[in-house]
Amino acid sequence: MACVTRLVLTDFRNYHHLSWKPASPVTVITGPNGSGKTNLLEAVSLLVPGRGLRGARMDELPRHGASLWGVAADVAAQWGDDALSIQIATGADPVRPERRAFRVDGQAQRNRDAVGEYFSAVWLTPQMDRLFQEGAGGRRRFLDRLVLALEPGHARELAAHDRTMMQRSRLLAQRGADGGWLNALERTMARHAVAAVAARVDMVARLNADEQAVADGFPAALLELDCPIAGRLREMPALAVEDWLAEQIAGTRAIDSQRGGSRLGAHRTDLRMADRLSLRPASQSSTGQQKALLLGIVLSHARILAACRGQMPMLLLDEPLVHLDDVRRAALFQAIGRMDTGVFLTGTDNEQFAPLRQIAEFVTPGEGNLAPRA
Ligand SMILES: Nc1ncnc2c1ncn2[C@@H]1O[C@H](COP(=O)(O)OP(=O)(O)OP(=O)(O)O)[C@@H](O)[C@H]1O
Repeated sequence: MACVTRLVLTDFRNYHHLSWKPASPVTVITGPNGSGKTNLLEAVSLLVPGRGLRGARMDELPRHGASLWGVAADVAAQWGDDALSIQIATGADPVRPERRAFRVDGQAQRNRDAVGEYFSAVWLTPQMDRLFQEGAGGRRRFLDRLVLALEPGHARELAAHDRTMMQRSRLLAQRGADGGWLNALERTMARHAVAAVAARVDMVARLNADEQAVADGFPAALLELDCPIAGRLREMPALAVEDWLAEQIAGTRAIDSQRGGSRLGAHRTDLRMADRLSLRPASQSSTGQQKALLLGIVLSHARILAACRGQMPMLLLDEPLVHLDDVRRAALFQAIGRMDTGVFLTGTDNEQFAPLRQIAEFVTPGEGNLAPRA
């Protein structure tokens, strides 16, 4: 279990100062549009390395008019056991406000990835509803976020891949580029691409193997990578795929220098999703079916993290009921009951969450426990 037992916000988004002690690991946050429901989830999502559930820039986070912002939380591995609780704090670095600083129990943390060992969270946002209509980039980033939660080093592979790809493009744009230098860049690019795609392949295999997904009552997803590198990784060892890829990339020099960019690499992956039983592609499913598929993937991901790290992450579900019919809503409430972890859910109508009344605290930003304090 991972849950928040106290949350303190200072000049974060629309919150001037908030100090809140949740009364239950499961919280339903309802209230009017713009009241600050998603901001609360975003605050918790920023306790783990990365840019949080909105992928926000640092300058968007301080309350308008403020320059510094802070989020501090007591997080616990078991509800009601303060001995197992630690404090994670993040916010703008007072010396360099454009940078984000982390503290764990008051100790400044140099290694961000280490913070992820104390607390993890997974989320679903309404923006993800568009995943099936948008281009491959959005689906790739969705999958990369799932991988990152398990393997923080994935970010470094992707960054190194993209950096090398840009260097190659610049070199190709110059006439008479040095062949030896290009060879070296293409080898490096191939190495990072294979590492990144292998991590994606691994995550897809884990998600497809989650048997509990079928029991949840959501349509279990069948995921497939649309990527030639992934195809090769099924046939030969990674080192051989690197050799093959470096050669293939070298073969596209002429077209890449003519058109710019790179025809091959880790940036050419797409993620296909389908219903595991009917094999109906997500792109041909209804909005509600797509939403249920995504919820199923997020819950599977939480179980995978729990199996690998021994601790269930916290679930941040922004507007999870939108598009779901009564049967799927009931399935979600049941799944939440079974997860045994901290959950924040948002919505505009608290009646829709009535089946959670036994286990959840219901709050509204600006009221009761979430009222602003001086
Ligand atoms: N940096 C900021 N400073 C002050 N207010 C901000 C900042 N960033 C966002 N806001 C305000 O926060 C509010 C949005 O909060 P949030 O997205 O959490 O709303 P919500 O309750 O989830 O709404 P909805 O039901 O529409 O999803 C908006 O009124 C927005 O103007």
